[in-house]
Amino acid sequence: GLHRELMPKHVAVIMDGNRRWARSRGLMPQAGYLAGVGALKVVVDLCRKWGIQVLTVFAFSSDNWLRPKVEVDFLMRLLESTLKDEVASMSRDEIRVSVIGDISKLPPSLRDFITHCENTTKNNSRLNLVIAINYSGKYDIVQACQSICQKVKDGEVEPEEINEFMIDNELCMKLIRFPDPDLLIRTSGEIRVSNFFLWQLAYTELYFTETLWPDFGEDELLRAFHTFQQRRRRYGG
Ligand SMILES: CC(C)CCOP(=O)(O)OP(=O)(O)O
Ligand SMILES: [Mg+2]
Repeated sequence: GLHRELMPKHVAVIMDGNRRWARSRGLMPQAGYLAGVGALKVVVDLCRKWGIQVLTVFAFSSDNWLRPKVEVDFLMRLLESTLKDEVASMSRDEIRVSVIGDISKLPPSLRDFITHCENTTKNNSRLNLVIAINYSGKYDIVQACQSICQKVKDGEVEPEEINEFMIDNELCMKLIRFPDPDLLIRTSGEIRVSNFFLWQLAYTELYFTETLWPDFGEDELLRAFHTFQQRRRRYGG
């Protein structure tokens, strides 16, 4: 069985396979995205119940802008409507919502509602839900370097003082200072990171499943937790 004290503190998820799920049922991609939101709600609720501290979900990557405009527009509207529909219940469930990624490129209404959600839920601490939107792992490291170089240029920091902790503190999670993911789950059989977290995955247990994201439910999540608990983590020791 699962031991609550051996649960991961920070779970990261790449929610992949929504369009293949739709296609296998003769449905439009949009139906896959909608089903994907349903799966996300189930996983958020289970993580809250199992006492997971941080759940980060890769909801839209910088590469996803390359998709057909009709799909990108639908995803943007779906992100906004989902946040609008769920912010009240997430507040009630003491879930803090944070968004990482470059939101300046998002539609203004979505960008503004993200800010509203973050402000409304910022004092909650039962579960930290981090939604990566227009996130790029490489850009995250680039912007951290830019910030540190500025500090060196301003004479605040000497090059030899730069260390892992300084970089940790400049990455996108700096404002919310969460631990790196203990477990990364990627669905749909793809075995790659796809420019999600890069630096933060240094010691993360990687879990891949053929299951398509809309079909990823309680059984699948608990199986991932069980696998995590069985893997002894050595941190290189
Ligand atoms: C936007 C993102 C969460 C969607 C993930 O599913 P997907 O559209 O990549 O689905 P496919 O891999 O089946 O095309
Ligand atoms: Mg995909």
